[in-house]
Amino acid sequence: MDYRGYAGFSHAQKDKVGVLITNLGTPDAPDTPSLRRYLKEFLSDPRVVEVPRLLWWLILNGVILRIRPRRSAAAYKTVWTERGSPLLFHTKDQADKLQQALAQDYGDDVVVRFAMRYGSPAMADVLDEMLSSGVRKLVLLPLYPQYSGATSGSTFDALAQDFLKRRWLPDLRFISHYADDSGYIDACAAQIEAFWQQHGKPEKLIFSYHGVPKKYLTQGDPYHCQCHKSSRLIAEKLGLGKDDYLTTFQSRFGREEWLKPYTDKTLQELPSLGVTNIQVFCPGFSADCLETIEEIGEENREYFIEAGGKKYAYIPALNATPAHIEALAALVKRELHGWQLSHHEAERQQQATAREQNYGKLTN
Ligand SMILES: C=CC1=C(C)c2cc3[nH]c(cc4nc(cc5[nH]c(cc1n2)c(C)c5CCC(=O)O)C(CCC(=O)O)=C4C)c(C)c3C=C
Ligand SMILES: [Fe+2]
Ligand SMILES: [Fe+2]
Repeated sequence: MDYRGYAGFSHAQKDKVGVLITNLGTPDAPDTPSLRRYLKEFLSDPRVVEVPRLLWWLILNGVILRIRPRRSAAAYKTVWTERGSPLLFHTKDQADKLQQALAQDYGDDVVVRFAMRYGSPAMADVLDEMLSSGVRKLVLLPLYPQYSGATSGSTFDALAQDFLKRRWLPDLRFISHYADDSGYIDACAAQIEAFWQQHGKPEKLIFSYHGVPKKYLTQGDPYHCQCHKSSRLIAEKLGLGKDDYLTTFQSRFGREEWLKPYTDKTLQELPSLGVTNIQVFCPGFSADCLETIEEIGEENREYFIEAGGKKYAYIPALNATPAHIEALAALVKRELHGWQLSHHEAERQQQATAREQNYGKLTN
């Protein structure tokens, strides 16, 4: 086994704390070949689709990758911007702003980077850059507030797979979820209240989360429970009663049963129950993306209006808003407690040269 090290190691290099934020990933371009590459990597992950591998290989390659890439490319075209995919540029903005926020307390001792679980920038490339530039303590923060094995768990897998090949591993903290974190809950409530200031309150507020297959819940995945907890805490913060909001699940994929109630079915039913003025917020999406802009902003609006709904609004995700960045910074700072930064920095600098000479003798 050939473990990867760092040829350029120097004692003079300053130890750093690295914060790696991640999201799901997105295709490189809204075209069929890019979608095929992206969907192949994503849907081949056994954490995402828990179907026996041989059977799934046949379905994925024989059916899904022949049909879906073209259909999805057309959908992605409708949300694509000058800065590329919304998920990508929002995540980049979040990393830049989180870096600025943490620099206020830690200067350049802390470096923030972002990566994607699938596609680019790939986690392995970003980890390589971070570790070779002196990151010895690492915080991994997948931007999924609610834990699911399919998302947060899979992100940890990618890190672990990369670490299996490395000689020198950093100290590690993994933020598995923050569904009930007060900073996150406050940021969601503030985002909704700011929207109400401009557009007024709806009859019902819908919290729509990405679904997962129902069997993940029955097999012990905490995702469903954490989604309901986030909804309840945000609603409490907003002073809403039980009848003022609903929790639903969107973005079904495949034929099996997913978490219910389904967002699309619910919106089609609401007008017949006399509810014609709703707003939808997606607490599980830390950044706007195809699933919020197109699926909630467009597709589900049509379902609701066609069924007799009158007023429909989508409340944007937290993205890189100041309240979100503040919440993420607080979350990271809590993880940094107990990690001494700039530890023995003066002594390190004094001795670095001497140690470097010794090291030179040993290695030459
Ligand atoms: C926020 C949490 C997410 C969970 C949980 C999740 C589970 C999950 N997703 C699929 C299949 C697809 N998801 C797709 C897009 C997509 N999914 C999330 C987040 C979660 N997925 C995001 C943020 C996005 C958008 C990415 C973007 O580029 O904007 C897609 C691709 C789009 C399409 O072809 O429709 C698929 C496919 C499964 C099977 C699953 C749980 C097991
Ligand atoms: Fe998804
Ligand atoms: Fe979707």
